[in-house]
Amino acid sequence: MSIKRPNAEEVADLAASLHMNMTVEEAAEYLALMGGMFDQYDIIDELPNPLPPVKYPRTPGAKPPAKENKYNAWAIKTEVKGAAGGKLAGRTVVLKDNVALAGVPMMNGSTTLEGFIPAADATIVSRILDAGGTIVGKAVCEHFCLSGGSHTSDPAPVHNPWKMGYSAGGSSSGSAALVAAGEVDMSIGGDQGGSIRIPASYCGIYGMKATHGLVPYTGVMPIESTIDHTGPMTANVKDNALLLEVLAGADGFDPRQYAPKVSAYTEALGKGVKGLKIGVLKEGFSAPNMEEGVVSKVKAGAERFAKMGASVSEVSIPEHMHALAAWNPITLEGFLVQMMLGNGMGFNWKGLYDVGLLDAHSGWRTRADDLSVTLKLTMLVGQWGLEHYRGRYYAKSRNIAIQAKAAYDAMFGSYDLLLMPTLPCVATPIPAKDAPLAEVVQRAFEMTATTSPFDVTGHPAMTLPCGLSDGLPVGLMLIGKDYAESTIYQAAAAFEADGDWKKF
Ligand SMILES: NC(=O)c1ccccc1
Repeated sequence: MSIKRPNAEEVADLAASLHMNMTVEEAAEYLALMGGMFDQYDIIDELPNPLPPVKYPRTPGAKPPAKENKYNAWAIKTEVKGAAGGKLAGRTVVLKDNVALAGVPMMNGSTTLEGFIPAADATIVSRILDAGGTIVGKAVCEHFCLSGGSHTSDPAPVHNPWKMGYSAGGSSSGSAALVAAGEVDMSIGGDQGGSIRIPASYCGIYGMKATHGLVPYTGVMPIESTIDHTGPMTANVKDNALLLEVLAGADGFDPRQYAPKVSAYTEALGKGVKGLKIGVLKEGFSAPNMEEGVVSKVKAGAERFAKMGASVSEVSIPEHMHALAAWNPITLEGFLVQMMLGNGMGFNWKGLYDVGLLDAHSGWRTRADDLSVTLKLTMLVGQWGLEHYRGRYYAKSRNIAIQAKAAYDAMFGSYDLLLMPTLPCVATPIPAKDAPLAEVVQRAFEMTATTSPFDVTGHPAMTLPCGLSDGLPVGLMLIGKDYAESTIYQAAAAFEADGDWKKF
């Protein structure tokens, strides 16, 4: 096989697309110099694409019938048995459908990717299987993970097990619903703006967005490398710590990982909170749509920590609002460049690229009208930023993120943890099929103000259920300094052991 060569006219067109003035004659001169380069492309084209081997046998599985899919949370049911023993022996795990499970279809919530079958397992899949876990399938997620509500997923919205017709949260919607419904022990979610913590909060389960880079993202479909996180969603704190213990650590293939510091997270449990200093973050309560029912349960949660022996006081970090603002250019432009224009992979990083996913996802261009309205809105704003400002707001936002992170880190000099509501609200109704655009977008983005700053800074942040408001779960979020997951689990386990969260 050899790759297609341009003719002189095509080279002139390329030049024009790159803002150069070039006649066809000049283009022909350049063309004559390209042969050696294209010959090297041919060599790459002929070589096999090196992939890690698939270790455990599996079948493609199938979408369960409607009666076995009450919440629309299953994309695929299958069964991949891992090693005979290990930390996850006997435990069932479902993967968000943006995680590559070799041989099993993956569509990341979008019909534009339907039919794609990954050729290799994500690093976290290998780790779960090596630890003896059983992967029981793929959970429906939001359209390319770009919604905090559970109504943008193809093929259908995911329902909250607490209340049919209500949002399960997103974008790891099915992952949360299946754990909350007790259909699986544990799940994997992803979080770029809150997508682990939002559905965990709406569904009353535990979700950990660990420090950026602690869990290898290799083989999970990227949105934007600087905010991509994947991690555990579980029914209790112990399972969460256990699953993170299995997932965490460098894999040598992921540019998001800067020598991550791993700990034995389960050893942090049962130590109580005496002596821990917890700062209640004032700015964390400032979202305009913050519900009174949420504030009262989270404040009561803070008081419970104080009763258990932690020292709890209010703190203020004005830069919290800067991190929140910076999330917008980073996500809007960064997502457009890496996930869409960069075909799900982007460029300029060393590591393992999913070439099959790149090929399959690049086809979105022929189906752009079928993208969700959340994708369209995000792409349009991102494109405006690129066309008119050439990415300067992305660049400036990354710098502001460094400054904001330093402000939190200064606070972590005297406080072990920060505490605030995971979300401003409890689960909201799923918009009707013909709902106005404004409502569809509101339900997708109305809850990200609280979660997204910590995607930008990369700090670990975990949601714990802390009570009910109007009969729906409220989440309390604990945030720590980089790699302080053990401190978060220590506090979370004490909070959980203090009593049934539904009764507070
Ligand atoms: N992937 C995410 O975390 C996300 C959440 C909410 C809105 C957009 C993106």
